[in-house]
Amino acid sequence: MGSISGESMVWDAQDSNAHEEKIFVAIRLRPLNEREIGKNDVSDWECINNTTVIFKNTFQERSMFPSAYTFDRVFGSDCPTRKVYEDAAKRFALSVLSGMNSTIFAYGQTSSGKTYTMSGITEYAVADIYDYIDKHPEREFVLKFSAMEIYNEVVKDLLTTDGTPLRLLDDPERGTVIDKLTEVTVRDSSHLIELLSICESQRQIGETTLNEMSSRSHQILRLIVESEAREYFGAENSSTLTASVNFVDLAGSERLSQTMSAGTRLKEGCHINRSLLTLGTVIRKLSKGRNAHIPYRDSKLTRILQNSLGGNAKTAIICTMSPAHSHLEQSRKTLLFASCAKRVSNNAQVNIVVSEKALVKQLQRELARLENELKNLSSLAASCDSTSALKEKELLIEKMDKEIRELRHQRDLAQSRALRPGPKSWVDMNIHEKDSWTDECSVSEASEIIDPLWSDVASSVSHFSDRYRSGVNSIITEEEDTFLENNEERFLSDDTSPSLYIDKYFGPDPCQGWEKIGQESDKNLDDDNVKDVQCIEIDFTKLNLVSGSISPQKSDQDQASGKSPTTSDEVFDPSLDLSRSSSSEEVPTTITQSTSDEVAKENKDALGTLSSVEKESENLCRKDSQDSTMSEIVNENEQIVKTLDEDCKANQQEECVKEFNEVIKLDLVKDIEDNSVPEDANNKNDVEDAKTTDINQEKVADDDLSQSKDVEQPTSEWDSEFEKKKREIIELWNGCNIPLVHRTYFFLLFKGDPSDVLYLDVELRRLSFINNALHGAIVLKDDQSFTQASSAKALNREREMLSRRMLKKYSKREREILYQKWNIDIKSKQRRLQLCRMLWTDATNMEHIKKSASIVAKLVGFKEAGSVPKEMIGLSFVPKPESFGWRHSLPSMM
Ligand SMILES: Nc1ncnc2c1ncn2[C@@H]1O[C@H](COP(=O)(O)OP(=O)(O)OP(=O)(O)O)[C@@H](O)[C@H]1O
Repeated sequence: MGSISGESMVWDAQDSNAHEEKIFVAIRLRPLNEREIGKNDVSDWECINNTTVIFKNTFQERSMFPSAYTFDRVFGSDCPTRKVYEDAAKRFALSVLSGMNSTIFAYGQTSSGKTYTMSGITEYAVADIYDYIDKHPEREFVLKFSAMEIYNEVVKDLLTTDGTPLRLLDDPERGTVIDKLTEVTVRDSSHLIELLSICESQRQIGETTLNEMSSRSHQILRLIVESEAREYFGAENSSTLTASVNFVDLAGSERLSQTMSAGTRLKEGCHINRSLLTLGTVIRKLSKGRNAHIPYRDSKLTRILQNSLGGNAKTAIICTMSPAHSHLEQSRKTLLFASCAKRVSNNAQVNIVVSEKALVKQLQRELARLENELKNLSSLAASCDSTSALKEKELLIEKMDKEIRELRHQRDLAQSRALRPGPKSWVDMNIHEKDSWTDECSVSEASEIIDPLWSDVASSVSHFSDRYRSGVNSIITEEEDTFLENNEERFLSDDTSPSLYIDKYFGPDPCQGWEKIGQESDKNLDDDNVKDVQCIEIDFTKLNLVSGSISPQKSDQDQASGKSPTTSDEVFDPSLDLSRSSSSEEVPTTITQSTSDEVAKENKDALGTLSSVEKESENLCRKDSQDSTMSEIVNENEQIVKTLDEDCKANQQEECVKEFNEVIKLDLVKDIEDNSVPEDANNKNDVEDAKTTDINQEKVADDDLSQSKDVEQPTSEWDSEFEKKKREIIELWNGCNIPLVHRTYFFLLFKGDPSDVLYLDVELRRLSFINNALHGAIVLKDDQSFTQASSAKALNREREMLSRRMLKKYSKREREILYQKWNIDIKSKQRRLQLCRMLWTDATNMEHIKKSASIVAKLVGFKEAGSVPKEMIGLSFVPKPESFGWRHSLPSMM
């Protein structure tokens, strides 16, 4: 057992220092605020002693709920924060100094005083921690500080300004860790206070009706304290105590009707309520001693704080409440949450990090001892002629042999750790062999994380085709997780600029990036003789990352380097591309399966675990109708679910989105089922043979399309169907002012392969939708800003950008040939722009389309026809109809 002062460290494999301890729960009432006083609101709650708060109002509801609640500590509205700290938080904060992890939460409805309480507690704790350090010069202390917020389910570093979403990783020894979270080694107390003020300024704050300075995120401040006895500092037998304390200021639960949220606030409120619902469910399950199926992973908050919820951290929860009658419902919810929390036990324990060298030495000694004993026993056994004694000894030898093997294994492991740089291994009093560090989640873990997000993003077709592509057991990577989170942020964006609409329908505009550079570096559009502009190639790796698929470049590199694909690579292996699917019969089965699963999952996830809450509620009521607290807890959850339900209803769009997505999914499945692909169409050669190449005539200008196809002579029913759809799409592209790069990209994808039908249909539906929106068949909420004219403007900009690019991509001679071919006077002004303005304008002329595609492909660097991965379309083609409000019912527009 290791002692804190570090005099000696005796490792005892049998010992466990963990001890069970219930979560400490306190209630803090704040005084009525000016707004409440102004409305003549009355105070419903009173603390009658240090542990009991009573409901003192004589209204009718009194009889329906308990009138008194008891907790570890309650604080009245006149109690200063110092007292709250001393009585409810101090011992938890200071336990970090003795190597125990701890967490102090503030929980409560919006505007009830969580931030007020937590900021005071954090400051007092910092002062006390430094006071302790000053008084213990015999130990060397190192303090590290990190801070994060969870805003709209995105984890952000509060010590940096870049706002990059951080990934959560699973470490077998440390649990959930936040990748790339800044960890600052603290110099002294004033440095720490400075860091706290940075966090305060960085945190997401917004004004709601109930709180002018409402925290819109969950904030977790983490202070890590490492200490070592100076006497043994750096010595072989030294050990370090390491622990962290979390100061958690949760965002407040809110009834969106009360906060009158809309837009950004509404979105934040939904995220806040949803994550608090998960926290409530976790606490409720733990309070019942159910350790299976606890939904930690349903939210980032519970995932990060898992150690504090039934884990190994000492935990205190301070529930703040407004005593006002107008907040009665929320106050009851808070009390019910608190009642549940006080039944939850954690197993706090001291974390001792044994130095690697000390560990190796310790294990070597133990090994030598056992080997010695074994030797003695063997010689004893040889001299003993009694069979039973012999058997006994043999068993003993076998046992010791096993122990030796185990010890050797541990020694090797410790040695290898001692040799390699990186984090020290965490060794608690029991040394277990753990898996090595991994930054990949397991398949099931990853799916667990991602599944709820799928429903949020409502990316029906992309999801659906991705699932199809990667099979039923699809693996979702953390990158995708991050992608979805980012997308989710745009999900309810109020921005209505045309380019954003384009982004929403078609993913990021590939022209972005070089557009700016083009503008800056090439101001003279008329002059073909200006020096070639160094254009920046489109970053397809990036595009593909956004689309969640592997880039062709990357796969090529991997192939070239002989690198075996990682788990995520396997998922997005282009060889799984639909176009290579040999069996078209597989399509309907797989899709039907995944669609129904997803629809079910969407329904389930949309409002949390409503059905399970209902079921549990029923069971609970039947089982113990007397237990008013528990039934209230269930009631609380139902209320929260109801709140969420109402919130979602308030945002009618969500319903429409679901409907829209389901219609698309079902239609697609049906279409594919109906589309019994002709035998001959499966034979690629036939299709290929049907294509003629008149590209030679266009040798100079169209060199990049040498592998392009002439699809003007359909050879089968399938081909004519394919052609029909393609022409429809091309016309709609024109009608909807769709970016040329997008058209070209899409155009190059297709070879008339039967599997193209899925993509064609998806595209067709998207375009019909946009077309309907543009022509008033569907009335969009933001129809004033989303006009055909505004899209045309964006298209013009794109043409300008492309014209600049011609300088780089074509030689002067090639440009002249092109002007001739396109009947443009080679001496005329703005001839490059003239040419670019002609591209993709004649939807009825396939030759024109082909030439246009060829030029655009060359200008933006699409190297090879058909080489662009279809997966890209999967995600980037996701429309975001959730930003619309429809007047017409969705099915009619399909
Ligand atoms: N115990 C208290 N005594 C005096 N004023 C308080 C107390 N608690 C909170 N307040 C005041 O009430 C207001 C709201 O408090 P605070 O911002 O801490 O609430 P919150 O629970 O963190 O809200 P949100 O969840 O919206 O962020 C602040 O102006 C704060 O100063």
